[in-house]
Amino acid sequence: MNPLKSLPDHGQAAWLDFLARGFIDKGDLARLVAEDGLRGVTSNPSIFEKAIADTDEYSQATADLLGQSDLSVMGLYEHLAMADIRKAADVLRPVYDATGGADGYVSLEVSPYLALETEPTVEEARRFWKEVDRPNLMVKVPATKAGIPAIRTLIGDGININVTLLFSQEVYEEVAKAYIAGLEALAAKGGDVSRVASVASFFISRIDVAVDKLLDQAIAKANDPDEKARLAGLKGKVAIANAKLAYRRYQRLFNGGFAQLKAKGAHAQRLLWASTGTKNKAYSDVLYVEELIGPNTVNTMPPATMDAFRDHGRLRNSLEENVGEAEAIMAALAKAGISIEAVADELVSDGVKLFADAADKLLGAVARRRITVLGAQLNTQTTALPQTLADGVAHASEAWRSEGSLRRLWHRDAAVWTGKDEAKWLDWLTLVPEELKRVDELVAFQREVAEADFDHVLLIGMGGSSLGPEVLAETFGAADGYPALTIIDSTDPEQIAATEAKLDLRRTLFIVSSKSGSTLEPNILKDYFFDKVGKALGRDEAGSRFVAVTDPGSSMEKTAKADGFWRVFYGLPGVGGRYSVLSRFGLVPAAAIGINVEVFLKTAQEMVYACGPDVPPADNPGATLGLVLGTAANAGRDKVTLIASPGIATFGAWAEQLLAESTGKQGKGLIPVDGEPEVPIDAYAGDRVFIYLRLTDGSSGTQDAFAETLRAAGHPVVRIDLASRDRLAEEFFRFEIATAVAGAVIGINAFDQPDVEASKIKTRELSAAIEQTGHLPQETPTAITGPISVFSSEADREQFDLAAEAGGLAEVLRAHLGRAKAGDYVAILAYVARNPAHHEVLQKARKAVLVERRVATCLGFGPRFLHSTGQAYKGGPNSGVFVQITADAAHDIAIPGRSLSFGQVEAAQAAGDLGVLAERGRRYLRLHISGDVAHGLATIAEAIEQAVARA
Ligand SMILES: O=P(O)(O)OC[C@H]1O[C@](O)(CO)[C@@H](O)[C@@H]1O
Ligand SMILES: O=C[C@H](O)[C@H](O)COP(=O)(O)O
Repeated sequence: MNPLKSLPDHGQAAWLDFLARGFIDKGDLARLVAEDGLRGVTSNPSIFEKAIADTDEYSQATADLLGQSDLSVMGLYEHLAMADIRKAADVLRPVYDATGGADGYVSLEVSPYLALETEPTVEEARRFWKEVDRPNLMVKVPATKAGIPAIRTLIGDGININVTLLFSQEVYEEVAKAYIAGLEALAAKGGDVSRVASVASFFISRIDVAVDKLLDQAIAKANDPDEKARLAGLKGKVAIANAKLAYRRYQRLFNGGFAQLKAKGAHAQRLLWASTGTKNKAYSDVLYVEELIGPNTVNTMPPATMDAFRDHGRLRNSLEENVGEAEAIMAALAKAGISIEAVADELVSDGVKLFADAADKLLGAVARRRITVLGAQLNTQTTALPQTLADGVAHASEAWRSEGSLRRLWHRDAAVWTGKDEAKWLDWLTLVPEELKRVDELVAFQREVAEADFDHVLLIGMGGSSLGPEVLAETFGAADGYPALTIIDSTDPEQIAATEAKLDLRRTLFIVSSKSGSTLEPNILKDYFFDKVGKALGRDEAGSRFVAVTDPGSSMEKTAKADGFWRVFYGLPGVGGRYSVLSRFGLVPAAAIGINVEVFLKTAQEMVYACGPDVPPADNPGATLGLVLGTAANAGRDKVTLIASPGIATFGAWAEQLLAESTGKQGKGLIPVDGEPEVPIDAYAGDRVFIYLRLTDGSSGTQDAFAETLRAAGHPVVRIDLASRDRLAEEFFRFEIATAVAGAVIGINAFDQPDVEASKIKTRELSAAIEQTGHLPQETPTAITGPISVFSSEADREQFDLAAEAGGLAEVLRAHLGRAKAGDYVAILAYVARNPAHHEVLQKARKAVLVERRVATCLGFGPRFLHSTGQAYKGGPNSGVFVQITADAAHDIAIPGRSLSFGQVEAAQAAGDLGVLAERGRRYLRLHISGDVAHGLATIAEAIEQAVARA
């Protein structure tokens, strides 16, 4: 005789608390139905976690799903789980049919992450119901405060609900009432109440585990041996007593008042005994089955309990036995000072947490499997960290996981940062699918560009608006039949002239990019080139060569319309400039040079999913990178040193603007170090984190060896491998998430740029002064040595003056650079044309500083860097030692319609920048070149080399 099979004779249905793919596929579930009379199945996040994370049963299915469509990690899990649920539902369908819908159900639980929110729970349950599409599905909803109204609504929709995480009799009663109210609502709408089924999953063994622990504590405290014995006598009894009393409430609730609904064919909501596997080995392994057998109930048993009961279970109508004793047990418990309601409350919170933990593990496993299946389609990231940093990152990662911080980030909770206006700036999180939806417009634009007779594209923009397009142009170049792209992000007359000299103005497409539309540089550069094109082609024709990318309603939009631009493309106002590369700001120039924009976005999407809210931090590449950077910064390792394979070398300049402008404020943040010359290992101090972006098909042996030496020397190295440059789109998103996470760890608002604004204001004031007087306010140099005039703060004046007298420029620089101590950095800020010759000579100076002084070095060309690293230099940690270089404009250029020239604007920008550095108490020195710029730069570089050698 199989006792399992005879449970129905006592009014109880045996369900199985387990599910796994192989178990269904091999026919084991069907066998239980046939041989044991199994009547239902329940699942929960822990069950799927064990099935999916701990076995290989889902590898092929995951690969198949990824091959077929584009899915997030949560989407993948749901596909896998729903497929199992549908299969199991089909196995149980005959039971459902034979019992007229009384049994034969399979339960799928809503995400535990939603347990405390009503509306999202309702939405998810409705979606599961629709997508699983089986009448014998039960959606599991937890009996939390938020869950109970959801249950009422869902029953009102006619959806079968398994109410889970029930521990309290009081709450049970609320749940039963919600069920009845839901049915009434359904009946009132004319719905068929006879088709709705529901169970209330009352948890058993977890109660004993919790109460026994409290009893043990009470026993330890009690002095009286009788008291000790009385308390000991309660152990292992409370869960069953609690269930028996819940059952009595069930009888009361569904016997009398339910008559009207019953008359319409409604079923009582059965009590289902859940958590019936014995956890305390001292108790019988069938305790929570044998003691809870009674009419119109369900017991969902884990496989081991089911096997035990089949083997040696004994049947009797136990549930209605000794209800008086159950009352006495509960009363004795209360007398011992243990509140069952308090225990129940805690078990609900613990239950939600346990299932959320299981879901984290499960999703982490799915994410890892996804990574394996995608292979080279997803850039890999490996971190080699010194032990203390590794421990810090592990700690931060666990805190982010258990507090659900990444989900909060994705759900735009500003409190992840500083609780200010951050939520307004997070549309970059979801823009990739949005841009994919409207990609046709770009495809059409691309075709038109190819058909037009352009041989060049000049993109006019600053910071985020130009550095992303620059990476695309430098990494991919123009496809056959498309014009080549150059960017201009400078007011330096020499650079403007050099750029213009490369162009045939009659065959150039101009893209003017400015989110705000009000940024000074793109406006005056647009005026300049528009005027030139107008002169070359006629004013009316000029607009047809111009395209604007700007946010809706900006002044740039108005200008573009007034000037008859060919096109205006719109950005998303909820995306800051530095996060805009995957929006029209990157995509319009990408389309213009023939990049397949759809493929580009789909590539990025792979990383969007990998970094999604559903992927726990430890398996989330973007979050991990952010946690490394943020934790490192907080521990004083704030110099993020970027190394990239030659084919993708310009990525660093884009990453710099993102990291620096986002995090460098309030005296905190990351100092990105891009393009620093590689020197022997001793030059790198303990304030560094290295990120090595490596192209598998274009790696440099020297860089590989360098990265390995750094790692071996104990420096933190994050290595990111890209199978080919075509995968670069992924990196934009990885770095965006990483920056947002790092910003949160550092504790700043990652979406404002207060100190850039400050220097813009100063520049405006200075520009006004020039317009009035024809020149900048006159300053007296501290010293003049050859072609170089030295300007310093009042405080430094005397010292630098003496230094100049004693040893010329090198001595001044020795005094200035000598202030850079361990943990500081030296930044050369050159307001001159950015060209290879100038770059090379300043790199030599940089190298000397690095080698001799062992401090990180940065190089920025003004005004370009103002919209990038400039924020961190002024607002970040006060660890910068700055050498600003300015020069006379040999051939200044007038700006049409303005009384200022480009040279004057550049000078005002440099002065504004310096003014804010001074206000912020930074260590600075300005070197002004008179006469030939190249000669002046060489003089300065040489002096720097001498200065650091002397130190
Ligand atoms: O696109 P816009 O509004 O012209 O801004 C250009 C750049 O200036 C900043 O607003 C400030 O530096 C950056 O964030 C931005 O990328
Ligand atoms: O519905 C089933 C419950 O999720 C399950 O029985 C919980 O059991 P546990 O307490 O053993 O985790």
